[in-house]
Amino acid sequence: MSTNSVGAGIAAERVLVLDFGSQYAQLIARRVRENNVYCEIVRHDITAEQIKKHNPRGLILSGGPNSVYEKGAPRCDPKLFSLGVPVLGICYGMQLACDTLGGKVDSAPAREYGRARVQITEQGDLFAGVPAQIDVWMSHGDQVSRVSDDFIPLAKTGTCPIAAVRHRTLPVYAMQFHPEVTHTPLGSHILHNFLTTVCGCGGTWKLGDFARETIGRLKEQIGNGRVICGLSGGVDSAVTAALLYQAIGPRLSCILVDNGLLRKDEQAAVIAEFSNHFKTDLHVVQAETEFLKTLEGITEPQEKRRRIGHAFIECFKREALKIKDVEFLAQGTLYPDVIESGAAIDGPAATIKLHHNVGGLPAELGFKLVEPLRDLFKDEVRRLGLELGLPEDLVWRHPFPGPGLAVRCLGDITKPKLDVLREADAVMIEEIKAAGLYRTTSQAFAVLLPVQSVGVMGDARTYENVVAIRCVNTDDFMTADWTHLPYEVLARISTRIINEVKGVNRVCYDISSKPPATIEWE
Ligand SMILES: Nc1ncnc2c1ncn2[C@@H]1O[C@H](COP(=O)(O)OP(=O)(O)OP(=O)(O)O)[C@@H](O)[C@H]1O
Ligand SMILES: O=c1[nH]c(=O)c2[nH+]cn([C@@H]3O[C@H](COP(=O)(O)O)[C@@H](O)[C@H]3O)c2[nH]1
Ligand SMILES: NC(=O)CC[C@H](N)C(=O)O
Ligand SMILES: [Mg+2]
Repeated sequence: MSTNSVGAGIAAERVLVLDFGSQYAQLIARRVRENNVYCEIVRHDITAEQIKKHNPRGLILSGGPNSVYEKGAPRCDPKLFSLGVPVLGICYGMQLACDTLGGKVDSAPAREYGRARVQITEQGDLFAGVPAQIDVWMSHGDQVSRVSDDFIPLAKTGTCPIAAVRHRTLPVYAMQFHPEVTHTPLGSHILHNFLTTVCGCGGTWKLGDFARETIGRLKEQIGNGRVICGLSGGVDSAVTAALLYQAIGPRLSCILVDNGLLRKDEQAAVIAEFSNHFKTDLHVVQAETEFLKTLEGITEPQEKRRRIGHAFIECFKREALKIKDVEFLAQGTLYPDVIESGAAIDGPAATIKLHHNVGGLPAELGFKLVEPLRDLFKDEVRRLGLELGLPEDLVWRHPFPGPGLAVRCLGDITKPKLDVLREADAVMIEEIKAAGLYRTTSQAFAVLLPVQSVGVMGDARTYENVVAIRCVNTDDFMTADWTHLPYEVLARISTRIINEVKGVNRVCYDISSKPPATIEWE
């Protein structure tokens, strides 16, 4: 089973990622591809015999949400460790390798989520060229507490005494931290060491011309059919539409749904931008009443997302009736939407949130789905957008989720609350832009909290809403750090929101990283 169709072909050198339900399995595969080594994700329970048929140069055991000491936790075929093929265990993968080959895994006394400082105690092949102390990204509640003499510890942190190991006689390496995320700055160096020095890969595979191959595939898939494409003004749907336009030209119609959950003046801005850059047919569906009705009284985030996913499809269906013979629905779905919705290949990944365009879809769609970006990450999509000639300011626009302000207006959703949030959000974005920070930050927005707090305005008591502001830095939106915004900028945003947005008397800044938080609040 291969999920990686990105330019795949006959590859002499390949590495297999065994997926234990990690949020990052695809990210590991992508980091391997960046080293010009072909990589595939496979089920965690693949047998050693099946592995041999792939003739891999290396195996990577991914992280995962389970604890190895629990009954029913996913395991691998223990014979794979003695195939003579180098193995790298990451997080859960490390815990599993140690548990299998001679070690003990326990719930850690201090859990580590986010940035940690690791001390490398033995460089060897894996950490060649890596300084003695480095910053890494951790996300674990368990850890290896003891290893047998067959293992040599290679690294430690303040709370994790065995943060990396290698086996004395087998080519087995493992680390508790995540080298695949960008928040481990030297992570790609470490993976490069594993692929080249340990696995002996020469890096001969080249990522094909993704745009050309994808356009070819779309032509085949669609034949003479007609496609509608959900267009939001965001980069993912713009790139999807651009690929489709090149594949099928006038048989593409785009549909923008104004669900009443868009930002201030967004509908007009998207229409203007679209008409400047696209020659295809655009339909705008006014659906505010319908969305607000289906969301009335709903506070549970997953239920909100499900209802929004369903309402989107209803709008697409209704609009498709006005365009004849529509067979396909295209969406700008990316890999993070798929993995967070728990919808990746039949692996054991946990559901984090039902993205409206994946997990939130109804069972009966009425369309065949076209999702050419389903294997990619945001930064790869941006590079593709630039290659396809989309303008810089569109390509670098901060993402805005399909469920829009509904997942930023915590608790139940009403139009007056959305209006308060729309105003606060507009101030936040205006000030980020005015400070010249829009391009250097990844996503900035405001959230309306379902709490009131006491204030004093003009000598009178107020009891009003709290707005949280959030700004993060990330490349691929799989991990993110909160942005260290200058105090002056924070002060201006806070003053302006409290003065200008009626109904708000307090502003807080969200200083949580992903993980353990996510970027959106719901
Ligand atoms: N208001 C909308 N109208 C029509 N389709 C939408 C709307 N919002 C989202 N979609 C569909 O859902 C997909 C996923 O939304 P998502 O927000 O992840 O991507 P995007 O809006 O294209 O890009 P970005 O992540 O930069 O905001 C979109 O690509 C688009 O196909
Ligand atoms: O189209 C979307 N439909 C959704 O349901 C959805 N949920 C989150 N997001 C966006 O995805 C990125 C990662 O979000 P989280 O860290 O909140 O999971 C961030 O950029 C989020 O804004 C969504 N986009
Ligand atoms: N990210 C992971 O692989 C986590 C592994 C394991 N579930 C833990 O919490 O330690
Ligand atoms: Mg969007």
